[in-house]
Amino acid sequence: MSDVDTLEAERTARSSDAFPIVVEGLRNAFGDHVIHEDLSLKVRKGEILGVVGGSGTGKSVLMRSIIGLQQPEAGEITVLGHHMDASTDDEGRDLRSRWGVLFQGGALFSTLTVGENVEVPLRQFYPEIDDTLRSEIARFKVRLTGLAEEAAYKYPNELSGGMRKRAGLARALALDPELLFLDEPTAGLDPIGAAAFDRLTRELADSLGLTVFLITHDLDTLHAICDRVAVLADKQVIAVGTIPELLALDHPWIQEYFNGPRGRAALCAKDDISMKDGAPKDRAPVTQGGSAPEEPVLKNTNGSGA
Ligand SMILES: Nc1ncnc2c1ncn2[C@@H]1O[C@H](COP(=O)(O)OP(=O)(O)OP(=O)(O)O)[C@@H](O)[C@H]1O
Repeated sequence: MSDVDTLEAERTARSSDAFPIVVEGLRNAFGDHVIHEDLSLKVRKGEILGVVGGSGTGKSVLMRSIIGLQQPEAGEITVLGHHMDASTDDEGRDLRSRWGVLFQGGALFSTLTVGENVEVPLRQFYPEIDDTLRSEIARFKVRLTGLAEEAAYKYPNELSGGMRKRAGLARALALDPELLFLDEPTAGLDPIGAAAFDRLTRELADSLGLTVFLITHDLDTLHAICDRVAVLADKQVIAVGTIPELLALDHPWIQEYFNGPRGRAALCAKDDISMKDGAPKDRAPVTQGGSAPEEPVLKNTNGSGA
């Protein structure tokens, strides 16, 4: 390795300590339909980053690009210090074992029990683990998500929607990941179930030290558990910041989203809960790992919204 390569590797390693996910200049298109153009985003270590945007703005395509399920036309994606397009098969496999994904709908195998579903990634990445230990780990992960251990022996269609989400989360946590990707985890849940799932996500993120990329339309989720929110519109991430920072921006989609009737209701609900607990609570800023450079809140003000 040349001196220049070594310096570059050290720079990437330092940056990945602060930002486990870095997307730069991303372009995605399906035929003539351009989804992302010159999109950039940095996810800070240890944060829960909410990702919002109108329907079809490309939130799921962005997530799929980051985890290597979508080949971008241009741009660079670095995950945990590895350039996604330059990773060898072994590096790719190692990376896949360091993140967990909860897809929309849970994506559980209907012919396997919950426990067997959780065992799937364990079998794939650690075939040497014996059957007894593997099943014990799976049952532990099931309990970790707040399900009773008996749920491990049930099939997905025997569970409620909320329980299925937890089962999907248990599978996403099977390999003790550093990164967790959640695609609309509270969609389809009643408000109480959604709030409980939010609390679970926050507790797990804090106790396991996870960095969470969370796609959602749920304003309550954003207020309750997200450290920062990234807004997709006009084929880019137009802004990233805390909700108060975003509220201060004069962008029509952001104002409509956070200051519209539903946005205001979510804010009131959050304030109600905070006051009941004794004092208004805004989440403390996440530690940036030392030398992380400042990022602008608003990246592009020229759009008229999604
Ligand atoms: N495999 C594909 N082939 C063609 N077009 C696709 C494909 N996947 C996604 N798209 C298109 O890309 C656009 C972005 O899709 P994506 O699912 O990322 O949107 P989203 O922001 O997650 O939307 P929603 O909030 O409704 O889930 C949509 O117009 C969708 O139709």
